[in-house]
Amino acid sequence: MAKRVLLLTTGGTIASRPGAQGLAPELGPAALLSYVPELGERFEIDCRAVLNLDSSNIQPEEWRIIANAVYEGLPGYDGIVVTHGTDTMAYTSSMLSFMLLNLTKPVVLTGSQLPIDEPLTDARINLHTAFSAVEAGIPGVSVAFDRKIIRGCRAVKVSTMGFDAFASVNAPCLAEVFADGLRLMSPSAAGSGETVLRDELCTDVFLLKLIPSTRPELFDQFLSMNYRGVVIEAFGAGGLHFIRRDLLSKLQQLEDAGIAVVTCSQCLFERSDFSLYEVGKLALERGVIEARDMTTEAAVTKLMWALGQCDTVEGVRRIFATNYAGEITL
Ligand SMILES: NC(=O)C[C@H](N)C(=O)O
Repeated sequence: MAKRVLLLTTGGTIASRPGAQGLAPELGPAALLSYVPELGERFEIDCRAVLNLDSSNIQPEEWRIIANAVYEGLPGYDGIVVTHGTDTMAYTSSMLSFMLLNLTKPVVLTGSQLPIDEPLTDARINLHTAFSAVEAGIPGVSVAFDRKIIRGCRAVKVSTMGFDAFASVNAPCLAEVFADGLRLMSPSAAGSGETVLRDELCTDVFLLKLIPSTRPELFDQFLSMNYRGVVIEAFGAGGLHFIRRDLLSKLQQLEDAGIAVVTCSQCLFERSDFSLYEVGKLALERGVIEARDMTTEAAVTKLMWALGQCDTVEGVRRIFATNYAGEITL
């Protein structure tokens, strides 16, 4: 029996056409499907336009709208495909991984680097790959792109122009398309029990990428702007400078003010470990929470989500010590 799929569209290049100010999203779901009529022969498809935005405009308010649309659609379908711009897709796929807990069905995000009506577009193959992920029943949130299925909370956009635009960071791909079809590469974490929607979040989160000279006074801004959480992309396996410009004593101030500080690495691949070097261990002594091998996108969205679930730094620490969707190796 053909699987039932709900296609939700949110905009992005896949749905864009050239306008007076450059490419802008225009096409709705029926128009998108008209470019891939074969899908209608393999699947029973319903569709709905949820948003029509370039993904640079997709923010926490839109994540909640998308999460609710997916949650409402889940009972009636075998899986859900969400088309989305590529630029912030990894943030959305990470956040959906936290907002939709215990997913037992596939929720697959896809998009394209070229609009669907361009002759050389990657949109059609990406849509086919996303629908194949539903057919294979790969549970949880994933990103389908360039013939690969990547766990949603492990996806990072790594190319602005290349069709191979997403990397699966610190985790193997869930599946890949070969000449003999879709090959499952790693076991997917199927949820058990009831799928739960937890869409409360806190947007008062800042991401700071350190450079060799970042001024400590910058941290005062987090306090005066009432930020509740900060993710610091530190150096290498885990380090912050403390000579001349002492970031460490500022960490103590944030800790004392009840701001949750999460530290990760600027390196894209492999885990951080702040216990390795003095420049990291001293930060751990000031109470920072380690993101370990999480992507920056997953760390930022998990911090927003955690601060929506609890009020204390200790609560955030407990949430970061829990693996919800395969986002962290503990
Ligand atoms: N390829 C794309 O989808 C890029 C577009 N600017 C977006 O993220 O909406």
